[in-house]
Amino acid sequence: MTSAAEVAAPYGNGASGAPTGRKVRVHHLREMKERGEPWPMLTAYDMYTAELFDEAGIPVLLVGDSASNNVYGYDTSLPVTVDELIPLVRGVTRSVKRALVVADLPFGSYQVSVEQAVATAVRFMKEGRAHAVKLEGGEHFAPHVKAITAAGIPVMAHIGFTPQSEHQLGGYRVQGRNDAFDQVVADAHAVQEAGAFAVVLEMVTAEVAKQITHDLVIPTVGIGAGPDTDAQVLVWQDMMGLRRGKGPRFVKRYADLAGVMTSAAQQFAAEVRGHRFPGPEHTFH
Ligand SMILES: Nc1nc(=O)c2c([nH]1)NC[C@@H]1CN(c3ccc(C(=O)N[C@@H](CCC(=O)O)C(=O)O)cc3)CN21
Ligand SMILES: CC(C)C(=O)C(=O)O
Ligand SMILES: [Mg+2]
Repeated sequence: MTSAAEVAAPYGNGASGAPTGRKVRVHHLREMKERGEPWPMLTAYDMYTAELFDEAGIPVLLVGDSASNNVYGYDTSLPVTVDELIPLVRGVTRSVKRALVVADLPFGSYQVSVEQAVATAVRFMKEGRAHAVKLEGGEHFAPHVKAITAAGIPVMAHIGFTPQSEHQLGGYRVQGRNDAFDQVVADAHAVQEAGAFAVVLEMVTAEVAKQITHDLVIPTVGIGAGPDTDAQVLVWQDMMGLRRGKGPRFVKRYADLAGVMTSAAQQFAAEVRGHRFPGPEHTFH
């Protein structure tokens, strides 16, 4: 069992070892890399998940554009809009005490121009009260990363398999194999050079992830990138088994929420139908 103090250690402990409640800042993530301490990151899209994961000691929460398929019920991450994501970001940032909240910029909200990217990032900071933003892209998006960073907004980059480009990449495919190795490495260097504070590596080979993690001074956050990245991220509904079905190979299931929730709903239904709910203790006179 990991103690709360141990979980909290990287971003502030008092003399007693108890967490000080200090907010996680981007420099803490770099310091954890320097100390060789891997850190966890999860998605969150609402108040209860944000509160629970924050208190569980998850230092970074991502309001992913994956809300597109995990909240709004679209089939991919492409359709979700800035106006659909900002209220989710606001709910998450209101609900955390320590976690750094990163907001994903959705498809179409930053690709048009550097100016559009800065304007969208500003909206997520002002209206969503996010602490940082994330965008998909490597070399080609270095100017966008640089301009957002220059505006005082920390940027997490996302390279390798970038779901917003699934049609151009030809589906959900592992990146960085054979000839593509050097391109993923070049993308990683480009976003670091542009000022990104961290970079997500999605569905790349463990070999390319290891090389990049060694090369860069900023933390790498893996999802389907093997064991050698500085951090690991998963979509919470996948790792807690709320989403049913096979899912990507990189997911490990830590709970069966679909089972727990289905049986609670069935029990409630049976008790209502059987006149067993509500009981006297739930009734006013
Ligand atoms: N629920 C959820 N989990 C995610 O991890 C996730 C989202 N949604 N939405 C946005 C993107 C899309 N992602 C995905 C989704 C599916 C695969 C997938 O099916 N991968 C297969 C094929 C890999 C291969 O080509 O070998 C796998 O078996 O992992 C991968 C990434 C990651 N992100
Ligand atoms: C899978 C993570 C990295 C993401 O971008 C998302 O949830 O949108
Ligand atoms: Mg995303």
